[in-house]
Amino acid sequence: MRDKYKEIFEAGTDLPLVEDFYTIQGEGFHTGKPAYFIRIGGCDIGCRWCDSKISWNPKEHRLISVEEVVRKAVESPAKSVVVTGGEPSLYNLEPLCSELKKHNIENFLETSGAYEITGEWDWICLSPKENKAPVASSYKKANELKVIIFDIEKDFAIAEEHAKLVGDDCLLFLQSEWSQYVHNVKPIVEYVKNNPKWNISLQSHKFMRIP
Ligand SMILES: C[S@@+](CC[C@H](N)C(=O)[O-])C[C@H]1O[C@@H](n2cnc3c(N)ncnc32)[C@H](O)[C@@H]1O
Ligand SMILES: Nc1nc2[nH]cc(C(=O)O)c2c(=O)[nH]1
Ligand code: SF4
Ligand SMILES: [Mg+2]
Repeated sequence: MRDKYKEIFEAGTDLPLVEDFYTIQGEGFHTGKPAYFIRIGGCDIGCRWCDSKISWNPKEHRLISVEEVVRKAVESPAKSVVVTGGEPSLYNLEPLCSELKKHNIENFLETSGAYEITGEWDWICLSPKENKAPVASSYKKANELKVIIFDIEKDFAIAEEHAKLVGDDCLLFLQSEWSQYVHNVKPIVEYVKNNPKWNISLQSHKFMRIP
């Protein structure tokens, strides 16, 4: 993937836009906070339960300049932007971060951290993936670690391994994979009660039936 879209990834001045929308952050530490979402196309990680598979192929989405997409966010009442994907760490995110900062917009990132994270971020949510682990620098930059629990038999142990690699101030969240929610919710509640350094993250936007 890096080779085919190399120039676009490296420049970061035009991005394939899957969708952008003003909504409520549904997950993690900032749950409940209004934010403008920018979903960038392109991901080569291939999680089987990914809820954003439409974003995988960057070529299926029109390129938009960072100025134009930030203008759309600025025209909304949003004070914060969440950049997601797809896998945003494929891109040079410096131009997008600078443009957001020019307009005094708080910028939050959702990433697997599989590639080096570029740009200056107010908040980085790292959600590690089995198919491609985060690079070491992503663990260090994370403000929040959000591990997806699909298989309760093995994913708690995997979560603990990731938790050893983040900084001391990084907040820790467990989030059930959406299709396994009914099966997983009680074990996750018990796990967090027994291991109180962890918090629960729900995909609350899906319960609210909002984007
Ligand atoms: C679609 S991903 C895009 C950002 C980045 N590629 C990543 O995975 O972090 C956004 C967030 O949704 C989570 N996610 C994706 N599919 C999910 C599912 N079926 N159930 C629960 N969380 C999911 C990811 O782990 C990530 O935290
Ligand atoms: N409301 C809402 N909150 C979210 N938090 C992370 C999301 C994502 O897809 O990255 C997401 C999303 O898609 N919608
Ligand atoms: S890394 Fe994120 S966008 Fe890519 S497949 Fe996994 S959940 Fe989906
Ligand atoms: Mg989502």
